[in-house]
Amino acid sequence: MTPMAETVTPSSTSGTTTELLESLDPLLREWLPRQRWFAGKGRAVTGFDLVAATELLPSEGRLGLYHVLLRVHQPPVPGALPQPGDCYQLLIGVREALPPRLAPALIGHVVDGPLDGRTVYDALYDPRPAEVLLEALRTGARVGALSFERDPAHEIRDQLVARLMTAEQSNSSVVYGDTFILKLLRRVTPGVNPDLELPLALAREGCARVPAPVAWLRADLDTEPYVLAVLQPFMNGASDGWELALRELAKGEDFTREARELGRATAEVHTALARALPTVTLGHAQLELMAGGMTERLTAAVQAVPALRPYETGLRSAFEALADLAREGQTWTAQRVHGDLHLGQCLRSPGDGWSLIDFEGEPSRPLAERRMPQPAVRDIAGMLRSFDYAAHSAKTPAPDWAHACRAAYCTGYAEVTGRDPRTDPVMLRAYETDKAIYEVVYEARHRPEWLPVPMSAVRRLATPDLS
Ligand SMILES: Nc1ncnc2c1ncn2[C@@H]1O[C@H](COP(=O)(O)OP(=O)(O)O)[C@@H](O)[C@H]1O
Ligand SMILES: O=P(O)(O)O[C@H]1O[C@H](CO)[C@@H](O[C@H]2O[C@H](CO)[C@@H](O)[C@H](O)[C@H]2O)[C@H](O)[C@H]1O
Repeated sequence: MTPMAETVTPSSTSGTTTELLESLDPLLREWLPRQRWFAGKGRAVTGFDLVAATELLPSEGRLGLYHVLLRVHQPPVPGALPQPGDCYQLLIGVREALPPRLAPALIGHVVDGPLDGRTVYDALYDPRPAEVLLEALRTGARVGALSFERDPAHEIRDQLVARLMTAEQSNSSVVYGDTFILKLLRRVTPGVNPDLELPLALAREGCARVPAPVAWLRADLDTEPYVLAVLQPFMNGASDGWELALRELAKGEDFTREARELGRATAEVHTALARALPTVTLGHAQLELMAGGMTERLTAAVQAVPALRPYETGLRSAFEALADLAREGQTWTAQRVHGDLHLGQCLRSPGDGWSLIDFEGEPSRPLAERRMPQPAVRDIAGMLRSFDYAAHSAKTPAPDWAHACRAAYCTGYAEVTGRDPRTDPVMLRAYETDKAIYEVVYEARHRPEWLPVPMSAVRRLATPDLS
């Protein structure tokens, strides 16, 4: 690959980029809602605002490349207050025609403006533009509002070949030569992003359970910067916990040894986070607020997915029990947590055991909420739900397998922290219930064929005697 500096003269938003976006408007209205990472599914796209466009390779060449931040206008979610619209990050390539290997990346053919007759596509599918990003990170480039920054302690080799990951994701990731992985966040918000903040804090603490950020991309647009992408070492040969669990389940194999190790790894990360970042004590007022938030999410979820209605009262009792304990004066320690921990966020390397990735939190929650200290039990509840998810998505549901893994996970956690999460049943049930409700909404929106999996948990959690 030729380094960017030798081949392009990057510029920020220009007349060409503004006109490009005008001619792209009808194409993006059709293409964007079809993307896995598009969060506004189910609501029409009524228009766009260009937040920023940066030319990375000039469109006069054989290959044009634009970095684009786009605010999408959509009607508000029913019952919710009107919001400004989500901002998405796109890397748009421009070519005369697409070679067949890039067919899945097609956005469309431009029919007017300066690029009339040219083809535009999602450039992350294309090694060359993806390599332009790595080169910019390697050299610490600044282009328009974009700052490519790196931790000088890590070396980034050049000439690494890029390939887009094909996994189902909320964002998009590119692997470079099996050495690094770049996660390009798709829906972006201004402010400190926990997906960079927490791994950096853990790296400073010397916690080896999380790959340390090597470089990142920022945009300085509003008063607060946007974190747009994070580069980390690629754990070559690692398997994700979800795949491993399903494989063992299919063979009827025990997974408790792995689950216990995973409990230990989670505990190590929690301990390091509690050392690295402030902890607080949650008293009566905060706990009532927390239980109230869970109840509100339940109400919104029932509106979005009416199949939840018969279970609403039973589910709500989990949150009422939490509020009752708060009123009795019980307090909890809160700390920074992962926020969306499940088997798919755990990678196991043959030599190094388990690592945790993806500290973004639940993508649909506001950033400020995701960054708040919370009881560590929240992550544990996420993992317990995940063992249940695996067991209930298998051809033949395997509740005993889930039960054994859940117990082993808690045992492993207790071995490191000295505190068994099962001694906290009210908080655990409240968080498991909250998570299962989140999953119902998530699946209804993104993968409707998966809906029966969290719904089976909803039935059990609404009737605790069944669990
Ligand atoms: N450091 C890494 N090494 C190897 N694979 C990784 C690494 N980070 C992420 N992955 C792979 O990429 C996938 C998506 O990463 P993730 O951070 O969960 O993105 P998203 O937020 O889009 O879901 C993971 O499921 C995992 O398979
Ligand atoms: O990995 P993401 O940050 O994108 O998380 C979202 O998608 C997950 C699915 O890909 C979803 O997780 C749910 O399904 C998993 C199996 O695919 C299972 O392991 C999890 O336990 C279950 O919650 C996650 O909730 C969502 O935020």
